[in-house]
Amino acid sequence: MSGAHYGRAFAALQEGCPSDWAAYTRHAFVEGLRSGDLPREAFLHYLKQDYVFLVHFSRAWSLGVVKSETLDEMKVCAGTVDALVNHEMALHVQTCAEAGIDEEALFATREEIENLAYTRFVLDAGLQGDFLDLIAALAPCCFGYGEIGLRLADEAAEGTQYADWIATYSGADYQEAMQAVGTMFDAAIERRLGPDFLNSPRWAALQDRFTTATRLEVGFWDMGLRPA
Ligand SMILES: Cc1ncc(C[n+]2csc(CCO)c2C)c(N)n1
Repeated sequence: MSGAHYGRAFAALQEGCPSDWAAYTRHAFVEGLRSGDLPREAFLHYLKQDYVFLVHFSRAWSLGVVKSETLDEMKVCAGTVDALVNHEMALHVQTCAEAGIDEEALFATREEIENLAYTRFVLDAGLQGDFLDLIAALAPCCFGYGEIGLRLADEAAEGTQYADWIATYSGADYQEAMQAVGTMFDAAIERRLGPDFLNSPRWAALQDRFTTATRLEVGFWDMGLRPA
């Protein structure tokens, strides 16, 4: 049990695609982070791609600011853009700098197809749809890493080389931010669909956005394991 609780909407969405969710959160890449056996090359390949991923995710969260209907929604989205651009990306920059990859090289990383597919899918969900379509596509990224971080903090091999990565996503800062995102998601969904949102005619389409984004997370790990 991971001990992650990010709200009612997330719980329902995750339960709506159990096998995809397990394929994402229990992927061989994740198990390599846990055991420490993930080759360093694969980790750096992933981290370079993830830097570019975060650039585009910052754009998607910025679109969340545009599509917000309440100040609270806007605050959470704007806060996430700030966290990504000014903090979370610095982590990638530092780890890559230690491996001799500077920020200019990072920014110029050629996107892998899986990375391109995932980030543009999320952006399109927000462009084509409304705020709920966007957050349904953003949710697997937030809560999946939260769940993985908490589990690995419990289960990781002693002294694993990926302790920094695990500490980032299991840490209080990240977990509290994801709790706030979860609370905002529930409020946003209830505001638009009512408390009985699971029976809303829109729910199936939102579940589909969530499930697809979860499958794209699986693709992102697969990409990480493929030689660069
Ligand atoms: C492939 C991939 N998926 C999810 C995350 C985690 N993540 C990315 S943006 C964001 C929102 C708030 O920080 C979160 C949680 C990642 N880094 N890379």
